[in-house]
Amino acid sequence: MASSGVSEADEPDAEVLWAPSAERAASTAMARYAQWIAHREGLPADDFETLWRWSVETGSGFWASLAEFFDVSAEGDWSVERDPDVTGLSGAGWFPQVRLNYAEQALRGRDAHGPALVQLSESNEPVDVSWAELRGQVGSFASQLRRWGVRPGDRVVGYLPNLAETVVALLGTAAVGAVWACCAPDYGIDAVVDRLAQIEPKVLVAADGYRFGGKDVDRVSAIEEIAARLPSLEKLVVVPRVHDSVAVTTDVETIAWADAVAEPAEPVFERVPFDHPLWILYSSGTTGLPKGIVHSQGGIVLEHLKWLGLHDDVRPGDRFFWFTSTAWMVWNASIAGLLVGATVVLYDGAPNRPGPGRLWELAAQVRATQFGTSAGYLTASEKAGLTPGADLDLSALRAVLYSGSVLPVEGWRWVYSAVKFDVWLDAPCGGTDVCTPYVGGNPLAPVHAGEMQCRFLGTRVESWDAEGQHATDRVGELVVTTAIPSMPVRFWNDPDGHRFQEAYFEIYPGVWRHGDWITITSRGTAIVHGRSDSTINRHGVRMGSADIYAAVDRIPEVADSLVIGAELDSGRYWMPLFVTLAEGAELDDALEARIAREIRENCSARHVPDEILVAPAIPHTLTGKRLEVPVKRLLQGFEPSRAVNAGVVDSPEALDWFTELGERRRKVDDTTVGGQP
Ligand SMILES: CC(=O)CC(=O)O
Repeated sequence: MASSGVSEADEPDAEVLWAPSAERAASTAMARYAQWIAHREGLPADDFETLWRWSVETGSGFWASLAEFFDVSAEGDWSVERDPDVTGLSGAGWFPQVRLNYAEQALRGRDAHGPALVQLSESNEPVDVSWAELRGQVGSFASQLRRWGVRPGDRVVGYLPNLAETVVALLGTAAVGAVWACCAPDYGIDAVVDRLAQIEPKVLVAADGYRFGGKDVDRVSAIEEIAARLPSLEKLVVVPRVHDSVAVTTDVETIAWADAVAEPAEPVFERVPFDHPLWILYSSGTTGLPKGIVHSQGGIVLEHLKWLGLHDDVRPGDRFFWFTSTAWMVWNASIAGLLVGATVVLYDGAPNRPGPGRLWELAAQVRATQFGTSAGYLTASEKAGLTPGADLDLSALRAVLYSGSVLPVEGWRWVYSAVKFDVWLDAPCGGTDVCTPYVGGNPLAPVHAGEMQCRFLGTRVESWDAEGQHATDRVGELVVTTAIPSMPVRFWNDPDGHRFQEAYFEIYPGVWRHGDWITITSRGTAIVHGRSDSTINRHGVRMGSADIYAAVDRIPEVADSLVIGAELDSGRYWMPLFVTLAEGAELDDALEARIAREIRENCSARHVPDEILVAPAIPHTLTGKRLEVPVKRLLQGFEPSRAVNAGVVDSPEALDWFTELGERRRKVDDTTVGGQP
């Protein structure tokens, strides 16, 4: 079956594209861990399914085993269990006696002169930052924060691209026990303030601009306005990218980055309780303000050691390159390369300039051992007819990773034909909410076209139908039925937890529903089919419709609007914006351009829809909620009776128009893009 769109059944005999050699499999940390646990627990050796079952049934014991296997630096007793009645499915309350520090774990005991980071940009040669330099800068920034009065639990935030400075700021903040959050610099002012103001930061670290596609984008005036709209702000640290000196003028005390890290210092790591907040990531904001998702220091340490160390086989000395913006949780994961002793490769720039093969060229240039990207980039590479394997030296490359959205099976085959015959295509799939995949790589198993190789250890992920029945080999809702430590500790500003409950537990009480369609096959592999809710997920970047509505609402000619992102069976992702117009208005080129500009400036270029269409009416629930999921389903070809309950719609007559549009578009798409079988 296709790995895109939503189909009803899986082909149990999907094509095997690659398998690790016995030697390669035996050299992985996963093999060592599996043998150790099999021996210790009396489990059969070489049986991943049994290991997985043990890992999800044994509760804290599995997580404590990771701490032991990876020799996590910590103090306290790992055998004291959390109280599940108090804490439910969340990241709160794990290992109540353990204290540790994420930054200490990331910086410990590496070859001082080897590279911890490699910085790539559009304009310069790669710049290495050694482990000793990184340590010195983190120590310096952390002590500066302490001098400024930043204490454990205070918020330090970034408005930064993917830079070494961003990594230093995160690790320095974590060393103090303060809480990090970051917005990418292409976010518009309102989008940044919506996210950062609610967490009342003391310190903002901001780049004065960034270079993208050969152009310098100046963010000075944006920083000035953002600083003015964050009343809690006490210090502004400016990282120069497009100006030689600090050009920002605000009422807040402003310090140049170079001064903030002037004196290299040995970091002092504040060991905090296991579930102490590490960072705040944001939900996409489909309804209302984006929610601040709080992850814990200990939860992320264990989960990311498990993810990169076991499931992705990232090893000390590897060169781990995942192209990402700081807006995506993959940025946080790529930094986790440090936890396992890998060199993390950072790229601040466009993926397709000067040509579509830019990222492959960079992967070859830095001799990346893992290259991570999005399904969109792989599809674009295929469409552009690239042959990176033939044109470049990718001999160091052991794995290609992609995530964020669904890659059609053709894309999987393309990797093996055009990139490398002997490479592991690893497709971790999860989300911001848990800052990790639920399903993904297993370095001991073969790669089947279009399938994630396994469910992650410790994560009891299942596919459920509407009645809450567990289904194998059938599409259902992706649910997790037991807690994992990287689930949010809580949402920010949600003292009674009702927003947290609403976000994950409304459909199946007490069971975590993520919002993706998934099939778990009888072979233990998984196929993810895209979003079952209304989050827009374009080229791997998830975004909420709320930011787009906020921008469109500024245009008086637009009476109402509805935006969706739909995975089509052809593998294409389609993101139309539907509008109804005010009396006398017409959707001409000028109005279309204005709508697009408003969205680009207030959200980002990524939020600009594929097309803007005038609809006869925008359907809402009777309580006024736009019907995004039902419209998406109609456009994807669901039976109208399965897509929407017309009885609760304010303008049911509009639904036929969407159904017919979906039929027309799918016909065109099938002939132009070449539909999936
Ligand atoms: C690696 C991931 O888990 C990312 C995602 O699915 O968005």
